[in-house]
Amino acid sequence: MASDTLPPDAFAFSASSCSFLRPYLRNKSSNPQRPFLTLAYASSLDSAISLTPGIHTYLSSPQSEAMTHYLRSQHDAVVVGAGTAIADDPGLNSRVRGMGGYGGAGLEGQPRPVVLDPKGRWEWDSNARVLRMVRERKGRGPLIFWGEWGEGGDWRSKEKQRRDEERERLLKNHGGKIIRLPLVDGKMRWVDILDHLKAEGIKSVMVEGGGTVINSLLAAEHAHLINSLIVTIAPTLLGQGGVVVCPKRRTDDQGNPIPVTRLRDAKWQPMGEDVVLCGKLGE
Ligand SMILES: NC(=O)C1=CN([C@@H]2O[C@H](COP(=O)(O)OP(=O)(O)OC[C@H]3O[C@@H](n4cnc5c(N)ncnc54)[C@H](O)[C@@H]3O)[C@@H](O)[C@H]2O)C=CC1
Ligand SMILES: Nc1nc(O)c(N)c(N[C@@H]2O[C@H](COP(=O)(O)O)[C@@H](O)[C@H]2O)n1
Repeated sequence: MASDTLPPDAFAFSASSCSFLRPYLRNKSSNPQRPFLTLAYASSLDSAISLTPGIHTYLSSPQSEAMTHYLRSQHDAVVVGAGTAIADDPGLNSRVRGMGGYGGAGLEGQPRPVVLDPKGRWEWDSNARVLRMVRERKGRGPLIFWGEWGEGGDWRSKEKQRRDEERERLLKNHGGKIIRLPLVDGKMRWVDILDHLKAEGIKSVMVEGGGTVINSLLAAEHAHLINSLIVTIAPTLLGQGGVVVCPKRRTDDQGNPIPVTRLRDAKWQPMGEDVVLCGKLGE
């Protein structure tokens, strides 16, 4: 497709401007036990990713937003929590020139959208952007993780059960599917999520947010599952009351606070008016 006939939402973008990301992406020849996990989000100077949980806040410059879409194309799946799906109605595809639907063939370069929704809060319909992207052949069918709420009694009303069945059918018609996971203290275990994604043939995962998901992954007990952290920092202060990245802190044997974690091989790359911080965690 010639560039003047590209969809108007496609980012004109040169992959060479993102060569600094290479050391932080999955080495394609490796075949680790679990999918390679990149945590990538945009933050203000006061560590906020959004003004309030219910709204989408634009932080990235056009250049770093294009970089995020390039990053999506370098992963097999893009993961968000239910709060983000509800607040943002995201497309979760890669809108970079040359990717499937944007001048590339088939769905090449398009990650699989994944939504973590243990309590089935996200009530999508056919207008959901992620499904529209599938119909426009610009994205893959989403995987939605639900809790196994049938065990120990289904808490859903008959009406909710009926609407959930309809939603599941709609999802299947768009090439997506529901994956049900056991809940431990009302939550999904990250290792279960990653094992199920691996079983779907997914070798690399980009987790984007939101705040609850990021803070859960960065907490000391899960941080080892993260391979790379890529944070776009915008020259903005959002102020108190926003959705903040600040994982629970650890204490030593004497009860003194100790840092949660520290990145290895940290690199700071200016990008438009932002700076992109890359670093390694885990293996
Ligand atoms: N600036 C950025 O890069 C991004 C900003 N956001 C913003 O974040 C906000 C939404 O954040 P939140 O309300 O915190 O919602 P969230 O997107 O983090 O979703 C939280 C929900 O995810 C589910 N979940 C499933 N498994 C989980 C697990 N293992 N750990 C934790 N949660 C799990 C739970 O139902 C939980 O209530 C929105 O305003 C959105 O715009 C979201 C993504 C990126
Ligand atoms: N990179 C980045 N910069 C920001 O300023 C953001 N607010 C976000 N948010 C994430 O992007 C999703 C929207 O994706 P689509 O453009 O609709 O595909 C949003 O849901 C957050 O995950 N990211």
